[in-house]
Amino acid sequence: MNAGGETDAYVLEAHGVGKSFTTFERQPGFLGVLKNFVARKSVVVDALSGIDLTVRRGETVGLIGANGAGKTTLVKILTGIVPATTGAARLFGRDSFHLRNQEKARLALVMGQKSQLWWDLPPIDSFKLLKEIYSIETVDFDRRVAEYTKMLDVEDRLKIQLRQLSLGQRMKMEIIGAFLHDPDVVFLDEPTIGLDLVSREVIRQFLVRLAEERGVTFMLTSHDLEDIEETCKRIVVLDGGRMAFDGDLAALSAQVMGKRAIEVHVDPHTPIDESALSRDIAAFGAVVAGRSVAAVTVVVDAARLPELVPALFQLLQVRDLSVERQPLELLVREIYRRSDREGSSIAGSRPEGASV
Ligand SMILES: Nc1ncnc2c1ncn2[C@@H]1O[C@H](COP(=O)(O)OP(=O)(O)OP(=O)(O)O)[C@@H](O)[C@H]1O
Repeated sequence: MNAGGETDAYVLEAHGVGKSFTTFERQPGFLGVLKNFVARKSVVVDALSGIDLTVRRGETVGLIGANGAGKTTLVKILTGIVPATTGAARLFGRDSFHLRNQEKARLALVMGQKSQLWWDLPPIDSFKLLKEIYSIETVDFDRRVAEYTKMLDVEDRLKIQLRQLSLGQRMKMEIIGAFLHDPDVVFLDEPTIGLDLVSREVIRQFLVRLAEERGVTFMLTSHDLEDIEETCKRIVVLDGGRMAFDGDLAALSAQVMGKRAIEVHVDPHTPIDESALSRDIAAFGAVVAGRSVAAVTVVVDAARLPELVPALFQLLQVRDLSVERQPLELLVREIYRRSDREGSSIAGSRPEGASV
């Protein structure tokens, strides 16, 4: 254990973390403005409750959840931007809300929607400012700028004003800026939002390499499950401010491997009786995992496909049918469904396996 209280075991900890925000309802119109003065109505939002999470050095954690699930709030609490209402959050063994400069220097935060670099400066000038702020040795600075800009394919953009760069180039510069001081823990909140496929891929490869070569611990939030699948070993799912799942991604993916998603396109004018269909396909161990007006997605063990597919032709007015590996997204949807039904978290067994 060092001076900050960090144990070798965990770099990040949340113990029973909860966060409530109090907001005030605003009445519309002129009368409403007057009413707001006289009697403001307060509303309490429980953004997070009872979050327990411990992350070891070198772990790569994907944090997912629907809009408003509490992901950004959790990241803000862990990094000490806002205090928790209940429970304790710790970074490097120290209370996150009372970090000292020495802990802050080991941390980096990349917010996809916010720029940490200076908008009017070319990235190289922002990087030089960061060099001074973090006292980065010149030799390390020069090597990292050269290496990281090459890895992210933005070597020729260093001297162009940040505001003149494309969204993808800007994000890559933000990421380089975050990694320049060689942080131990990096939080990335939606780093690939709005980026094209090639840029996403380049950023994912960069993160994987940094985690492998430098042992960086990172926590990544993204609505793009491929980001998480390609870069993280562990997955944490938040649902309505509660922990819905925490487990090993490989074990979760292994479950996906043995499953198939059958997308059945039907005549849109012949409505599907979903409860009857669910009942009929249950005999094959299959479930309805999604539907639209003219299609229904059914998930089943790969081994039962030969029995189920002919049965589907009997049960539905099939126009077309395709079979694919079950996307992770469907499994995550199932986690949400179970979390809603059971009203409590579904623990994955880490690191050996995960259960949903
Ligand atoms: N400063 C704030 N004041 C009041 N309510 C807030 C504040 N910040 C967040 N909330 C509320 O807390 C809940 C969780 O918000 P949060 O931003 O953490 O969700 P999220 O999972 O990051 O969502 P998204 O994917 O949309 O970014 C939401 O209901 C949100 O409205």
